[in-house]
Amino acid sequence: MSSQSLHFFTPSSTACPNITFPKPSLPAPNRRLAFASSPRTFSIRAVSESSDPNPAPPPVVVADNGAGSRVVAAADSSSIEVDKVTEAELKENGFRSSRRTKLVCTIGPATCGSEQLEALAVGGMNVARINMCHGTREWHKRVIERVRRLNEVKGYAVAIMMDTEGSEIHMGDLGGAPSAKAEDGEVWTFSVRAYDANRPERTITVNYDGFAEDVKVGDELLVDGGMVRFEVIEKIGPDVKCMCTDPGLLLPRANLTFWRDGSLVRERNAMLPTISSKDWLDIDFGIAESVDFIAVSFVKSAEVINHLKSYIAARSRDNSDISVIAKIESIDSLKNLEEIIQASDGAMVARGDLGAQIPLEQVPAAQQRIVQVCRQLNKPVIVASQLLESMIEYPTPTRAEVADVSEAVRQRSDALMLSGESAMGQFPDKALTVLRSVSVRIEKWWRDGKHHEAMELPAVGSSFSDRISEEICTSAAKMANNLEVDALFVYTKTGHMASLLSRCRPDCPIFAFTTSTSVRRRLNLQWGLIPFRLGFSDDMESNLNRTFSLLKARGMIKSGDLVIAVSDMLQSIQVMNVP
Ligand SMILES: Nc1ncnc2c1ncn2[C@@H]1O[C@H](COP(=O)(O)OP(=O)(O)O)[C@@H](O)[C@H]1O
Ligand SMILES: C=C(OP(=O)(O)O)C(=O)O
Ligand SMILES: [K+]
Ligand SMILES: [Mg+2]
Repeated sequence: MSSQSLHFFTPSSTACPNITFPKPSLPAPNRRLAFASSPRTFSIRAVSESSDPNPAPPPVVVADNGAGSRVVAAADSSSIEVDKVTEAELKENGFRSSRRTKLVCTIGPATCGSEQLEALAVGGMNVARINMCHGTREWHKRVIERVRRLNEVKGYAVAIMMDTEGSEIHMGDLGGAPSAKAEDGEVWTFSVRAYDANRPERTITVNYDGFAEDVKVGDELLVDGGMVRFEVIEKIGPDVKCMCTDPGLLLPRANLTFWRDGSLVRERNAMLPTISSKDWLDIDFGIAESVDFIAVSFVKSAEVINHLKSYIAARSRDNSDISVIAKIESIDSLKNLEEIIQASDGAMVARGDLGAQIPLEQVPAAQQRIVQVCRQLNKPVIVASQLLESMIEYPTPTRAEVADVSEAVRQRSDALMLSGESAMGQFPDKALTVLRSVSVRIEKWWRDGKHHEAMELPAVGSSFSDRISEEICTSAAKMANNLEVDALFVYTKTGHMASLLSRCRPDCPIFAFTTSTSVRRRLNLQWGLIPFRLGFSDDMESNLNRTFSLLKARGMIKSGDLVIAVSDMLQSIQVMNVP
């Protein structure tokens, strides 16, 4: 017989006068009472036969000072921490209408000041992304400091994502100019030469030394996946002369691809390492700054992810684990999709570069597949690039952009990302508002219409205990929908049980209680999770009672609310009304 079995617990006669429970026909030693103190309590538990029958010690409150050391304090109403913006949203709109889709904003010159960062936090930014393609480390360090300070002083919980540059081919900066216009028929020189101040007119530097050798006369050169196009007309040593065939605006450090006979050319540049030497220095910087996520550009295989994860594990301070997000933006990453996602802690559908590597009309199907694989493998997924591109310049989005955002929300991706819209656009706050309101609207439409999808969620855990956790979460999410409960509660040390609940995309929000600040920040990226930091014990009854009183004191729940609770210390499902 296996060491764990699923038990129905008979509540005491006072527990639930209206519901009768099946009498368990289990051997007496395994029968244990669910706590009977709260009315309508009903509990299903998988109990290890060897588990300790003695009650756990009372809970302590653990404060994490952010530097890894822990301080034990007495319980009071301030001993539960939640993001201030989410708290206000919950109180104002109720559980049902709280936003489930998370929002990531790229921080650039338009949003790097404290006031602008705070406006984004108030607008619902869950994660701030810094793109190491642009700016200096000192610049990014200041942004990180400002975000951290806002979190500390103002009670936000914005996580930080650092995005690597990667070693794909791109243009240099334009000698300080914000952009340059390429007109039809003009001849421009793309060169690997390093210029000092006197760069000739219509000359663009390229970061990859093998550029002139890789291209051939007649190749098509695409800037930013086709925003501007050139044809290679002549090669003179390190200089490649190109004629503009599709005019447009050249932006600093724009990505370059070249195409021959309708296919992307991958010559020696395909051998460039995914993580360049500059990227490794940026990664050291990210570890030193304890960023929450590192997004890796142009991932080709699972190997590089595994390598980076062990590099981080060997260097980061304990208690501040960093999640590795694989950016899916190349043909190779699509080929090795399942194994890359399996190795990563999450993925990004990086449609900007992906659309430069595969025909544009294939990008929507790729997005659908990436989102599906991530959800099946229980990894958070971000849909990125050009969601609201026109809002870089205009205060309202196009109808097509709103439809695109809706589609990503309808696919139940974990998060949506702003790039240029928030980094250098004129209307970062308005763009964030559009993401927020479209998310809330589509999520409501989906819940009200009971559009529960039939996505198969395969077993992801390998151990029997993990399988039990998965079954518990799947069942709890289903019960939550059928019983129309107000919230799911999950007590989780590592965040894993919370992500398993999130994966089921239930109708109600998921309150995820965790003891560590860094786990709490990382849960910010996942669909439907409202992360709280709270010290708790293995005694679920006392955890629940304490949580109820802390949340009631803050006006976040009220007597009578129906809650389903699960935990990763004690594998159980409990259904109860808040006393
Ligand atoms: N740290 C920064 N400093 C200056 N400009 C930035 C910064 N981050 C982003 N930008 C600007 O915002 C644009 C959009 O950001 P993003 O999509 O992250 O980069 P990219 O366009 O290189 O893929 C960039 O092209 C750049 O012009
Ligand atoms: C998000 C992307 O990456 P980056 O902005 O770093 O090019 C993308 O290519 O869509
Ligand atoms: K990048
Ligand atoms: Mg990219």
